[in-house]
Amino acid sequence: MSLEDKAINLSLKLTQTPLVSAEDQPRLKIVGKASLQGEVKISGAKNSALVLMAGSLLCEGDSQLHNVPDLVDIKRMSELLKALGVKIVKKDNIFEINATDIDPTKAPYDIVSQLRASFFIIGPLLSRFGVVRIPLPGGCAIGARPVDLHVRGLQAMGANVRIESGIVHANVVGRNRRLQGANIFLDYPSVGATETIMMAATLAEGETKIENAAQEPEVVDLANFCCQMGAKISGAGTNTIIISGVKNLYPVKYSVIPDRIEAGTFLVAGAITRSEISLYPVIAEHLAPVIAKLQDIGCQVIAEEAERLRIIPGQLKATDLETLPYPGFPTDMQAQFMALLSISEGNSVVSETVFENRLRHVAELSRMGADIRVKSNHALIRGVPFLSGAPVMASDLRASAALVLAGLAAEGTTIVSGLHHLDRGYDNIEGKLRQLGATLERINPT
Ligand SMILES: CC(=O)N[C@H]1[C@@H](OP(=O)(O)OP(=O)(O)OC[C@H]2O[C@@H](n3ccc(=O)[nH]c3=O)[C@H](O)[C@@H]2O)O[C@H](CO)[C@@H](O)[C@@H]1O
Ligand SMILES: C=C(OP(=O)(O)O)C(=O)O
Repeated sequence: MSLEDKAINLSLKLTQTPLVSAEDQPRLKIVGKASLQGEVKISGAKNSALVLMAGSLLCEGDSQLHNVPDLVDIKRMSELLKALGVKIVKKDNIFEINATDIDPTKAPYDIVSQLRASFFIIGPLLSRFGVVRIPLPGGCAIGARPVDLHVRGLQAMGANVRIESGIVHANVVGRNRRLQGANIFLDYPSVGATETIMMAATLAEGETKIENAAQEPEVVDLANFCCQMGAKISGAGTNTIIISGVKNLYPVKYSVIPDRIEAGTFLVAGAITRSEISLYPVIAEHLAPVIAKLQDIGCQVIAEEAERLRIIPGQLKATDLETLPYPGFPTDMQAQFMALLSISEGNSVVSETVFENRLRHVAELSRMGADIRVKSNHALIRGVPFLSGAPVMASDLRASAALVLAGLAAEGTTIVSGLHHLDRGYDNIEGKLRQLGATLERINPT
C-alpha cells in the first residue's frame, strides 16, 4: 500500500470512527496572538476541481486538469474514478485523466459515503453510458443533504431511477439510451443538482433548460470546461441555464479557478490577527459578499492589481450576516466569520439558511471564551475582548478552519483535533500560515 493510500485509509477510518480520542489523532498546536505578514498563494478551488474531475468522465481520451489542489477530497475522488477504471496520472498540480474504458456501475460505497462530490458522477455516467449504479452519498455533520433534486432532474430527462438498499440504479431505455432534453425548475438552487443536470444534459438529445439554477462560480467553471470540450451551454452564472445536447465531447486542457473559500479564510486570518497580508491569485468578484462583510466589520480589502487582494484590518465591529446561495454570503465562510465576530465589538447575529446543522463550531468557540447563543438556525454573538487558547475539536471542514483562525488570535495555545476535516479542503494550510509568520505545528500520535 502506498503512503498516499495509507493516508486515505487513516482519514476514512477517522471519519467513520468519531470516538477515537483526541490524543490518538494528529492535532494542530497553534501559538496565539499571531502577527502575520507577506503574501499567500491561493490554490485551485476544491469544489471546482472535484466537479471537473466528474466532468472528465464525459469523454474518451486524455483530459488535463491544471491547478488541482492537494487535498484528501481530491485523493478520494481520484480513488473513486480509478475504481471505475479511469486512468489518472498526477504530476504536481496537473491531473491527466483518461476515462476511455470505464464501468459506470463500480462506484464503491466506502468512497462515495465519504465525499459529497462523488455523487456528481451520476450525471456524466448516465448521459454517456445510459446506465449507472452509485451508492447514496449519505448525510454528514452539517445536514442530511438529500439528492432528490439530482434524481428528479435526471428523471425529468427520461431516466428510470430505482433506489434500493442505499444504492441508486439508473438507466435510460430506447432512443439509443440517450437522455432527453427537458425543462427543469429546481425547488432550490442546489449547486450539485445544477452541476449533475448540466453535465447530464451536455450529451442528451435536444435542449435542457434549468430554471432557478445555482449561480456559484464553480457552476460557471464547470460550464466553461464543458463548452471547451464541445458542449453547448449558455446562461451559466445566471438563474437560467440552457444546454443543447451534442453527440460527443472531446478531451481538453483546463485550469481550475482559484479557491474563493480558501481565499476568504485567509482574508479572515488577516482580519482576526489584525495583520496586513495579501493573497494571490484570486478572482475578487467571486469574493464580493465576503469582502462586503469584512468592510462592514471595519477592514479594508483592496485590489492591488489583477488577481491580488490585500486586507488592511481595522477596529473590529459587529455585523449581522445570513448565508445564502451565490451571490449571497457563502455558507462555507460562515464558521470562519463566526470566529471573527466573536472578538468584534458589539452584538452580531449569524443566520445559517443553507444547511440545517452547521453551527456545531459554536460549542468549541465558546470553550475558547466566545459568548454565543444559538436559537434554531441563528447565533447571537456578543463580542468579547479576547479568546483564550484551549483544546478544541473540529466538527466539519469549515469549523476546523474557524478553530485554526480563533487559535491564531487567542491568548495562549490552542490544540485543534479533528484535522481529517481540515485536510479534506485546505491545501497545506499549516505551511501557508507558517510562511506568513504564524507558529503552529502538527503533533502526530505516538
Ligand atoms: C462539493 C461541493 O461543491 N460542495 C459545495 C456544494 O454542496 P452541495 O452541492 O451538496 O450543496 P447544495 O447546493 O446542493 O445544497 C444546498 C441545500 O440544498 C439541499 N438539497 C440539495 C440537493 C438536493 O437534491 N436536495 C436538497 O434538499 C441541501 O441539503 C442543502 O440544504 O454547495 C454547498 C452550498 O454552497 C457548499 O456548502 C458545498 O461546499
Ligand atoms: C461543505 C463543504 O464541502 P462538501 O460539500 O464537499 O462536504 C465545504 O467545502 O465546506
